[in-house]
Amino acid sequence: MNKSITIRRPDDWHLHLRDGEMLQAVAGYSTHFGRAIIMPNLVPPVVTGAQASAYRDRILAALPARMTLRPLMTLYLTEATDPADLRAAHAAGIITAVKLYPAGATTNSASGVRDFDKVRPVLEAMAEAGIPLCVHGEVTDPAVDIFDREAVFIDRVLDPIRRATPGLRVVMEHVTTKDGVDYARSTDNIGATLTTHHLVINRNHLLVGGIRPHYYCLPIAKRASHQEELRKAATSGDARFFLGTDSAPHPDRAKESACGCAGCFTAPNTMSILAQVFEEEDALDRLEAFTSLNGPAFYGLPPNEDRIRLTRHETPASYPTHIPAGDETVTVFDPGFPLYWHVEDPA
Ligand SMILES: NC(=O)N[C@@H](CC(=O)O)C(=O)O
Ligand SMILES: [Zn+2]
Ligand SMILES: [Zn+2]
Repeated sequence: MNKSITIRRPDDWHLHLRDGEMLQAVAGYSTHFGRAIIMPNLVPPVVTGAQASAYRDRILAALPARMTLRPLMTLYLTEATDPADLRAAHAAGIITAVKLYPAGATTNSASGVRDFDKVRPVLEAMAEAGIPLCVHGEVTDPAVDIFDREAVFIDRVLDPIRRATPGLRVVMEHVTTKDGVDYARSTDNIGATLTTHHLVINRNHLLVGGIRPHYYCLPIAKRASHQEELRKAATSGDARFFLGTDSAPHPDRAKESACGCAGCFTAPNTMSILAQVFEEEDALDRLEAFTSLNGPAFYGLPPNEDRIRLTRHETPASYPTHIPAGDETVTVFDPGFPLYWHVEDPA
């Protein structure tokens, strides 16, 4: 008998679906997910409730009929964000959260925040209305080493913001360090997403034996000891930690370049990879908490009603290595090992 587990339908609490041709190309690959927090870092970014609503309509139109994915929209926080617009968009059910990118920290973050004092009134309005702030937690100070930028952000920015705005609910997005895991564990009112790829790769995968642009993402993969901590956190059952794939498609042309951009496209094979990781960690019984229970609990939403089944087959599942996107291709994340877990949807 093949080993198999049935879990509540998962959600993806951090997803990039992009827009235009790329949206058309990738929308059909976030299969198996009930809901997804949709990142607002389009060009130009999604900064008003009206833009979020229009973007949601474009996503719904791009989703294949067979898919159940419900997009949960976010606004991109800028120094010019109007607290009244944000509150209204939340009250109308258009947005679920607000995203903070320090200016210049990652892909399409040029409109992000430089002076955190300028967004204080918005953060206070969010704390009052219970709107979560999703944070890309890296400093952009050129003097700080890229491998230290998450840890320094916690001390210099995140902790001060949280102290100045008591009651603000924060999601530390794509945590990549022991420092991030420890900070999330040390406090309440906080959630932390972990990506699929950061559970699977460390900086050796990125750099040893040649530079692998498809493993380049931000925050950058850290040393193996940090990866170990992420795996422990994900498989611990601790309700603060939940899945945010950060599936971030880019055209291969833009990644395989002298200045390759950041982002891994993990949507197509995420659930198979995660089942394998949790099996390796002897924690298959905690996969459901990570993918399907902890996230909704943080966001104050019920878990999905229906279920999917994951079955371990003798032969590896096959996934496309690339998908077409207009005239371009997008490389699917290669975990570096065969994937024996197949998803049956519905269970
Ligand atoms: N994670 C990434 O490396 N890239 C993301 C942006 C982000 O989530 O920081 C993207 O939009 O491509
Ligand atoms: Zn990010
Ligand atoms: Zn992201």
